Amino acid sequence: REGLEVRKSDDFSMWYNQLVQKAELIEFYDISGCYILRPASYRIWEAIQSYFDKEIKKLGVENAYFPIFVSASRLNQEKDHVAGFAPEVAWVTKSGDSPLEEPIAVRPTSETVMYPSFAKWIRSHRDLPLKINQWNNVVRWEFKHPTPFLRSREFLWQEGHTAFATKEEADCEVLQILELYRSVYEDLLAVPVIKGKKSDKEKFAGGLYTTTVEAFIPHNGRAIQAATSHCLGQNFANMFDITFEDENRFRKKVYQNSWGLTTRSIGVMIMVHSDDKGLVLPPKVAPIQVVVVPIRIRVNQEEINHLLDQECETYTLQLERRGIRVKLDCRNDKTPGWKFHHWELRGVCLRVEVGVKEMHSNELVIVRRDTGERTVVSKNDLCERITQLLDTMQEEMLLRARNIRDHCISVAYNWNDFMTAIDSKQMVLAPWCTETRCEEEVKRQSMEYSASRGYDSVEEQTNLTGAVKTLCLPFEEELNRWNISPLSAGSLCFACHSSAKAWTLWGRSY
Ligand SMILES: O=C1CCCN[C@@H]1CCCn1cnc2ccccc2c1=O
Repeated sequence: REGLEVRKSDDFSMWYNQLVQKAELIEFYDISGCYILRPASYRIWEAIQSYFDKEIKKLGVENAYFPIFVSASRLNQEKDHVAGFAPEVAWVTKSGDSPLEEPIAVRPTSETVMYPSFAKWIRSHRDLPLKINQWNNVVRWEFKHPTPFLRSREFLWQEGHTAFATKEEADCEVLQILELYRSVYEDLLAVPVIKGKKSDKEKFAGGLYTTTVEAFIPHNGRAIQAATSHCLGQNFANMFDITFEDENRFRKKVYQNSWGLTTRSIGVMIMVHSDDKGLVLPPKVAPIQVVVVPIRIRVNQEEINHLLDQECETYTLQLERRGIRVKLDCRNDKTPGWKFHHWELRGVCLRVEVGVKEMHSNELVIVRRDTGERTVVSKNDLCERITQLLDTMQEEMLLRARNIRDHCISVAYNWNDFMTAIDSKQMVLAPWCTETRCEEEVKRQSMEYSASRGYDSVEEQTNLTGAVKTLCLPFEEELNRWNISPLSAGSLCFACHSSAKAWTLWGRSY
């Protein structure tokens, strides 16, 4: 059967895995953690790429391509923080039957690939700022449960790597890129995200600070890191000796940033919007935005049905000329009902039903995929109404998702309220001391609490843990949007009761 055989609310993980396959986004592969991206998902990735690429080029970023292989000596040059990641590095140890002199790593990220060249290319302040991005794949041999788009051993992303003469310039770009990530999620994928700063425990160990956009999956109450923009400070300049001569001929170390967005964004969009009939795609990234379906007369009325097909071709051409991604489905071996399910499963945003009564009344029916709402329009207004409906759908998908997300945020001042909210699939905003040892204690206690409540029996098929971690310290602008007033003096940490330093968002996560 083409349609989904499991409901989103019954078994979220099985629903998701079945959906990505039946909607022809993903094909499974015989190597665990690896997936085939079929044309429909690759077209979504291309929409994300062209949007983001156009924006970073406005910021003066240039694309380049660096090798996928990294020598062991290079990779270990930043051994302090790679240590934590070492188990994830995949190594090439032989070619054919002969072993390699030195094992060669497959890039898990490209700092160590790129920065020796940065050191060579940057001599004078005139060589700054240097802004390079690459669209590529990386390999991380993760052991956590793989999930299409969200967690795979190879994934596609962009990785931006920039170098500046001053910290101020770096700090500014970190936020410019973070704003672009917010825009990719909210304006393109209609997924609401929260901007914030990562805690010391959660930030990129090799950097100075990490800013992040955090998304949320209401159906299982889990947050997910949607994209990150790191300020590296001068850490990598120290490791790779990346220096420049400033205007006064003094030798200075550069300030660097690095930032990444991956194909995980596609998985987040699917989980947030799709339903029991299949994919629900925001019009901006939908491979097919409109499908035109003739509703023929059953009995043998070749004449009328032929005219109907011609009408449908006319409408399809009109829409194509307006730049709408439209498909005409006039197969005569499938019923209209079969076609409705077929295109709903694949997330087509609007369906135009062209019935025989249209021939006389000049009316068409347009059906929205997200709400199922039917609109009757006169055929002369078709293009106008289609364009309006696509814009409305894009906007309302974001508003609905943001409204649901905002209802999944609770405020808590003590452990019991905190864990009660977490257990009801909420994210929790709490006053926190920002100490790493406190975060580790919360992680441990929440793990114990979950195990004692038989939590893992629920999540065994995805072995996502019951542990709670910090998601981010939300930026002021986010706290204001939620009408959260600044911490009053004397506020206590919800967990250890030492003095609270910042409002912090916590949650179970991917
Ligand atoms: O996030 C980004 C954005 C894009 C550029 N890289 C940064 C930081 C990557 C952090 N990271 C993540 N996994 C790793 C896995 C193995 C070795 C090293 C690493 C590693 O450095």
